[in-house]
Amino acid sequence: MKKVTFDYSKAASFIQDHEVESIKKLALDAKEVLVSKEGAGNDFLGWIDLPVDYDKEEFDRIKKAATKIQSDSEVLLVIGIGGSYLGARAAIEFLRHSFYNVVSKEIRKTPEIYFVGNSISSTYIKHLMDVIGDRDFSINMISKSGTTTEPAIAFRVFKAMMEEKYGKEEAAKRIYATTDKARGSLKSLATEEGYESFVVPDDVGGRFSVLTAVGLLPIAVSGADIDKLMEGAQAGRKAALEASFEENDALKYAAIRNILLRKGKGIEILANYEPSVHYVSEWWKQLYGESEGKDQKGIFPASVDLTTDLHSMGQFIQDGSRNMFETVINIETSREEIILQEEPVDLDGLNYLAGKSVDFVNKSAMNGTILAHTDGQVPNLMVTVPEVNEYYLGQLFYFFEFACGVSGYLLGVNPFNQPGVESYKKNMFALLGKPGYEAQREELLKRL
Ligand SMILES: O=P(O)(O)OC[C@H]1O[C@H](O)[C@H](O)[C@@H](O)[C@@H]1O
Repeated sequence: MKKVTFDYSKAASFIQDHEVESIKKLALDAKEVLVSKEGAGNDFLGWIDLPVDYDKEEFDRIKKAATKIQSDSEVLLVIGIGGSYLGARAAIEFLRHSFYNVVSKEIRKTPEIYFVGNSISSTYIKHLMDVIGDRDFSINMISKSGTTTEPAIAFRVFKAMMEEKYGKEEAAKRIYATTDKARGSLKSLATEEGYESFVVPDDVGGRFSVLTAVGLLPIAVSGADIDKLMEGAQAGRKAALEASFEENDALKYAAIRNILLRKGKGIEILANYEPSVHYVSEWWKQLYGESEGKDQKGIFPASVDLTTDLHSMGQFIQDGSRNMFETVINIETSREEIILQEEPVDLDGLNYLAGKSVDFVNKSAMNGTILAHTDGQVPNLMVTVPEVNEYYLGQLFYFFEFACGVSGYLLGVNPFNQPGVESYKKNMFALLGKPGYEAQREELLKRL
């Protein structure tokens, strides 16, 4: 069986062996702190063993709920933000059809899935209502804290729409709540209204929760195989926990990115060459951004979709400020293949590619870009995913999570908190006139 791998050979000219040797000890120490659960944020390490130690009874309930939603709904609304949104979207877009929601039902076979509650746009909400129309739908409301404003607003609106359509009792059978097992207003509401509930474990933070019900229910509804996803994560866990440094791709990724940071490369661009990877990058940005960006430190996680952005951001990456490195997600085997045909008259000048696959062209663009960016002093790292399937995605999720924990400790931060995200919330509540924020409100209004 192949595996997700990490390779930094193309960045060799930027990284010397003795640098790897000296950070190796630090990386192994950081790993030890992580797995022995002795570091900062150690009450949020449930994700480490999640692939082997998850609630099997709940896992079965997730599958049953997914089957019910598939049978009684044309549309599933997934309401959530941040860690309660990005993992499910990343998985569904990675694994399923590129035009999942619009391809014919015969091909898709499962409900359309829309994500909402990840912004505060009334236009988006209203337009989504138009999309649902009078069709049957279900809601998966996801919030670990149960108090986040964006999803709570969307839920209020779509719950009302659902209750009007089905009546309160039937609506309650179409609403699935994924939240803390005991705390928060979503939990109280779920108990009060009798919604089927799924748990975000206490010791798993939002951005590490894709392999809990947070990700698993929407992913299962989309028709993807969540058993295979967990199997892949198990393999990723085994590799991360057991392999020596030299064989340990997650450890090496954590180590190399910290070498580059210490050389002034403060921005990491995650680059993909497949549109289906776009939301994996979005998920990765939250994972690394919230884990590492604190105490005035960290690597700023950015992403590009290529070759698309070579025609917009390509100039900057090639030639702008030299403060970045790039990590390419290479999908080794394309899911589909198109062979270019010869044309009798070579008007577009592409006959030299006749008989070649579109993926061959894509990979040539990728390899050419890696060399060009390297020549432009942007170190290029690569994470290779052998194929697009649940198994390798499970590995990829675990690879990035584990590397993130190690990398955060290498950096000297608590990778498992996110104190900075409260600042905007406090200001927003004050400006909204939420009770308890009166003093701040006066101060802020003066400044606007
Ligand atoms: O799941 P929730 O409690 O609604 O949180 C959703 C998201 O919003 C918060 O503000 C945090 O920054 C994220 O880490 C979290 O994933």
